Amino acid sequence: MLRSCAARLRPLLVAHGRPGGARLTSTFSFEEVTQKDHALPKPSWSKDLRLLFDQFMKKCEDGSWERLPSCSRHSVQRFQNFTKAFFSGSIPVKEEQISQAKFFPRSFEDGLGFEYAMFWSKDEKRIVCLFQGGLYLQGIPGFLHGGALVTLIDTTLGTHAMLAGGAVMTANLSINFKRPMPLCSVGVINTQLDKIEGRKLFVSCNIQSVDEKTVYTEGTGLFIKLEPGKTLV
Ligand SMILES: CCCCCCCCCCCCCC(=O)SCCNC(=O)CCNC(=O)[C@H](O)C(C)(C)COP(=O)(O)OP(=O)(O)OC[C@H]1O[C@@H](n2cnc3c(N)ncnc32)[C@H](O)[C@@H]1OP(=O)(O)O
Repeated sequence: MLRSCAARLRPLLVAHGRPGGARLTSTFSFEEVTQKDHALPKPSWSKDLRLLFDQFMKKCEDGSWERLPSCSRHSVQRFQNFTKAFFSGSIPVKEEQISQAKFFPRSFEDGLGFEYAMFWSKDEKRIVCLFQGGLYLQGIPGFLHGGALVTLIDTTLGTHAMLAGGAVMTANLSINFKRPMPLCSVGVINTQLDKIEGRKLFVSCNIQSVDEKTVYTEGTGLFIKLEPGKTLV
C-alpha cells in the first residue's frame, strides 16, 4: 500500500491516507483533493526506465528500500504547517495564485519534462533517483539543459536533506557538468550525506548513465535546517 505523498515526507507533514493536494476555497480554507502520484510508470517512460523501476521495486519487497511518492501539489497540512512555522503564518503570494501552484519538476505534461522516481535505502541512508529528461528540457540541440539537471539535483539532494534533517532550504549548490546528457535518455542519481554541522547538511550526488560508463553531472549541496519561529521573510 503506497503511503501518501504527504505522509512519507514526515518532517513537516501530518496528513495521512491518500496523496492530498490543496485547492483554495474562497475563504482561504482548504479542501483535500486527491492527486496523482507521478513517481509511477507511465506510457512515456522508456524501457530502460521501466526496467530500472522494476528492479528497485523488487528491492522494496524486503522493506530495505522504499519508493518515495511524488505529487505535483503540496498537501494542505504541509502548506499550512510550513507557512505558519517559517513565514509567520503569511506568505508573500496572492491567495488566488496558491491553488494553482505546482511543484516545478512536476509541472510538465507526462513525458515532456522531468520523469523520475526516487527510492530511499533505509539501511544505506541514501537516495537513488531514476530519471528521464523529456523533450521540453532541451538546452543545446539534442541534449538536456544544464538548468534542468540542476533542478533535478536540487530536488533529489533536497529530498535527502529533508529526510535526514526535516524542513530545509537550499543555501548552495555546486555543479560540475562532465558530459552532455542526451534528451530522453535515462540517468541514475546516487546521493550521499557527507556531513552535518549544526543546521548545515552537506549532501552530494552524481548522475550516471544506466550502464554506469558515463558520469554526466556531479553536484554538491548545502541545505540549512529551518528553525521554527525564525521567519525567513
Ligand atoms: C508537492 C510535494 C513536494 C514535496 C517536495 C519534497 C522535496 C522537496 C525538495 C525540494 C528542494 C528544493 C529546495 C529549494 O529549492 S529551496 C529554494 C531555494 N533556496 C532559498 O530560497 C533559500 C534562501 N535563503 C534563505 O532563506 C536563508 O539564507 C537560509 C534559510 C538558507 C539560511 O538562513 P538562516 O538565517 O536560517 O541561517 P544563517 O544565515 O544563519 O545560516 C546558517 C548557517 O549556514 C551558513 N550558510 C548559509 N548560507 C550559506 C551559503 N550560501 N554558503 C555557505 N554557508 C552558508 C551560515 O554561514 C551559517 O553557518 P554557521 O555560522 O552556523 O556556521
